[in-house]
Amino acid sequence: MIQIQDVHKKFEKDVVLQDISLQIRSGSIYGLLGSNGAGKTTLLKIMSGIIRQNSGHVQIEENDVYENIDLKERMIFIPDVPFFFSHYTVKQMANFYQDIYPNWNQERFEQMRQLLDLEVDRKIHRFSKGMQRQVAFWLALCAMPDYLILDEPFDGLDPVIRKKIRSWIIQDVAEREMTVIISSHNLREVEDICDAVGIIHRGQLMLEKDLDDLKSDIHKVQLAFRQERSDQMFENLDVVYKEKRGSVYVCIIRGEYEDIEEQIAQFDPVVFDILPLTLEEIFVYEMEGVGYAVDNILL
Ligand SMILES: Nc1ncnc2c1ncn2[C@@H]1O[C@H](COP(=O)(O)OP(=O)(O)OP(=O)(O)O)[C@@H](O)[C@H]1O
Repeated sequence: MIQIQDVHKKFEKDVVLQDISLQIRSGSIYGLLGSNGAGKTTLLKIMSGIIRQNSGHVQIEENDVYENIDLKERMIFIPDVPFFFSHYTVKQMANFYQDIYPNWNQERFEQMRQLLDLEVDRKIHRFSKGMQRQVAFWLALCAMPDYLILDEPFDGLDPVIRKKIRSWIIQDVAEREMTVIISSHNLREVEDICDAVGIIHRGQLMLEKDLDDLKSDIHKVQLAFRQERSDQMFENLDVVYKEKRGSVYVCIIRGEYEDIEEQIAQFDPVVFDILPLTLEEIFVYEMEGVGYAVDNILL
């Protein structure tokens, strides 16, 4: 479990994070979303113990992260521009990782070598940007981290490699309870792999939810009645959006499905369908609730 409590961070006079509190369950994938400059990278660096907050607490398994070598041996942070020692080959960099990370898995390194088709004796800085990112994932996953912290991880990866790397990450989460934090400014990029998401805007956490809760708490409903009905039927429902197309209502309603069904059933509908709500729609309605347009994270 990663626990972040009232974290505040300033760079000189600029407040970059304001009283951020959130929890990330072990063995889950957490999406940290937000627009450019929101404070995502700063929060990830604090979580990884690279920089220190001005106040508040960051703990993993109830231990402070900053300068905690035992924790850092079990954690990998891949920044938005992966770092390698200049002029190191993949093999030399792998040897370095092997010395630093006690759980290094050489067998996995060889297996992934076949699947990624990258030359181990080539200097990393001679690879393309996307290939360098592949190397970063290759080394990171062979270090068998318990915590994998990724800043804009999929930028520059082609769709085939992207799919491959996502499936390796999901496999490690499922098989050995690795915890993953992924920052992105694009909801669509992370929506199918995250268990929970937090949205930060100008250094503040605007919203934090489990995706299952999000989906079970809001419904898109299509309704039609034999005869004209007044809007009275919606009175006891939390309707966040309503539209009438001919004789059919399309509504977005917050609440438990059973409660909505019970209320509507009293008005004897001839059509009562629940339609799938995309995560994008859910976010638009959720964020309207907290007064912020989410256009920039719904690219
Ligand atoms: N070392 C630093 N010194 C001064 N200001 C900084 C430093 N690092 C970040 N900032 C500022 O902190 C704010 C948040 O930056 P951060 O990189 O955390 O945002 P982000 O959400 O990751 O943005 P992006 O999506 O564009 O990468 C920005 O205003 C940035 O200019």
